Amino acid sequence: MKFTKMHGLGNDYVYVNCFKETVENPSEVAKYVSDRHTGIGSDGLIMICPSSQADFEMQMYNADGSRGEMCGNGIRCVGKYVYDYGLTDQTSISVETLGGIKYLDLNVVEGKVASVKVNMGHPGLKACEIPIIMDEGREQDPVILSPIEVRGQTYQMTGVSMGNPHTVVYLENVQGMAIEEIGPAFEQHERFPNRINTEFARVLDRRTVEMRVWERGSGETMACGTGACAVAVASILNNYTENQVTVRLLGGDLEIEWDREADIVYMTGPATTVFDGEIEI
Ligand SMILES: N[C@H](CCC[C@H](N)C(=O)O)C(=O)O
Repeated sequence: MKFTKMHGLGNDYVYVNCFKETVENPSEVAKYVSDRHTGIGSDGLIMICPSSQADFEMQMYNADGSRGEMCGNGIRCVGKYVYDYGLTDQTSISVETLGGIKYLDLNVVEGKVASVKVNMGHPGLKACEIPIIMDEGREQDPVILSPIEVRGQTYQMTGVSMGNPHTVVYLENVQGMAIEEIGPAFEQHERFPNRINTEFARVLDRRTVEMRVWERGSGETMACGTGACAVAVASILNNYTENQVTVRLLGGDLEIEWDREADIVYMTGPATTVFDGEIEI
């Protein structure tokens, strides 16, 4: 199977051009290629496929083989791949995902895509949209600074769906936290029927938030595009920041804007190609 290794701010995936390649069991392939010792090494597998509803389709699988509805860093790399590898000559493209059709504007520098602006669509704020289990009768309510007990400690969480499920928790000490203990406890918590991506955030000023993320199905990653959108939406909802936010991740910064009038979130950031390869599957 031919593949291309790419990343968005260090959130790395194995990309397969399914106009040319066929992946029989993507969940198993994702687990195999993701292993950083016995495989290629990645946070998961992303397949670039034909679509009847958009220019392309993105199918995304986490390192544990589970399917993600959407991937922000991944979709920017999809935009870069299809332009740089000649599948399109357009710089405005649409990509079908399980989280809906996303619209991308490609920023081309010296003939190659350097960065991408993505219309990430509407954030989902109702408990039932994320989903997060709440008390009877509160399924339609937003989840804003709502208490949850994890490993004997109570946290205030703000839930956001970006097509995939997120919950944002604000902490004083993000860099020093024991994410490998707290992250899985959130991911597997009974109040998240589809599991959850958890962002641990600290507001630096009214335009800047730092975060770390424990991703559903991949663990801590260097960056999470949908997670950065969730952090920006949560920070704006809680009036911690303005509507344009620089989200500072381990791998670098993403620029997020929530157009409240249109209720659309925009994410702008880089996409990087590392190498092309071939692997026996
Ligand atoms: N782990 C996520 C999918 C990848 C999201 C992340 N890598 C991004 O850039 O948005 C999930 O299961 O919902």
